Amino acid sequence: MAASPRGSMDVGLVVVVHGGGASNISADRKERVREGISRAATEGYNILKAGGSAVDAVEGAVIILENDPEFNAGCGSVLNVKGDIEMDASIMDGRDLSSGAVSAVRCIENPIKLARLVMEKTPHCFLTGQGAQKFAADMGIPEIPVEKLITERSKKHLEKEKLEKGAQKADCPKNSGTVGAVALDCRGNLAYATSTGGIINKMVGRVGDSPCIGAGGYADNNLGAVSTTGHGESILKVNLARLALFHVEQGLGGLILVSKTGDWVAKWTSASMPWAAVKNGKLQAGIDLCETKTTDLP
Ligand SMILES: NC(=O)C[C@H](N)C(=O)O
Repeated sequence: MAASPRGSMDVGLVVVVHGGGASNISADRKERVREGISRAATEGYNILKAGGSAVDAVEGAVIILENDPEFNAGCGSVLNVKGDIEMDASIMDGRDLSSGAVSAVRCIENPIKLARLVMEKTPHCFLTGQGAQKFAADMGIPEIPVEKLITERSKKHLEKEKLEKGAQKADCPKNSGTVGAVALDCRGNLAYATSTGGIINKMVGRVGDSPCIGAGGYADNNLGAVSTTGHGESILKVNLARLALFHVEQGLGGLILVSKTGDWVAKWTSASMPWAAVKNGKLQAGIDLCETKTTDLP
């Protein structure tokens, strides 16, 4: 395993976020990516400080990243083979293992909000495609034009990808930018949230690991909370999140994890993974190996 920044053992409020296992991130993007994940971790931590739950914190942190075009989730999602966006997301409450997920959803700003609504307002835990879309409308979530989610960068990536015909390889550096968060709140409750546009040039209808409970994430107050990132087809077959401690060495990508005692870790095997964590008022953030910046929050 390539990297392992670790938190201390004392219990307290904790938020850790990731911005997707990635190839090397260009110097000009690095600052924007670092700023985005730091802002997301800070948002999650502020929610916890104000008495919010772990579920509130992971949703809040992921919304920040879905709205940030630097990341492959919400606005900035990668394009499928048709140049369209289909997004996957999931969320889980470690108190009772309740969970909500959506897959292949289109034209909404924040798939993670929809995943939470599936968890809280339906007797189900996973809605897909048309059904998920109808549920979003029923919940009053506005449909937005897909153009609002497509960036110039994602258009260029698809063009390049089609020319190179290199999609869907396990070590593919383009499979990047998925976002995730894990949190521990003041009541000792854990939660995770993961959201993604999936992998570039994917087939229409392809669903990855991110919305699948146990693969894209897992949260159990008795164990810990995990959000994963990387090549979905590899992560799915080992149920990486549920068996994180055993299987982390086998997947190409990364994860963030917080234990029930507030011990946290960010690990990755890809060349880089933007991550940020806040605990005890200290923000730590990094992208590459052996490089962590620490800031005291006001
Ligand atoms: N970068 C990623 O994490 C992609 C995501 N796991 C997927 O395969 O859909």
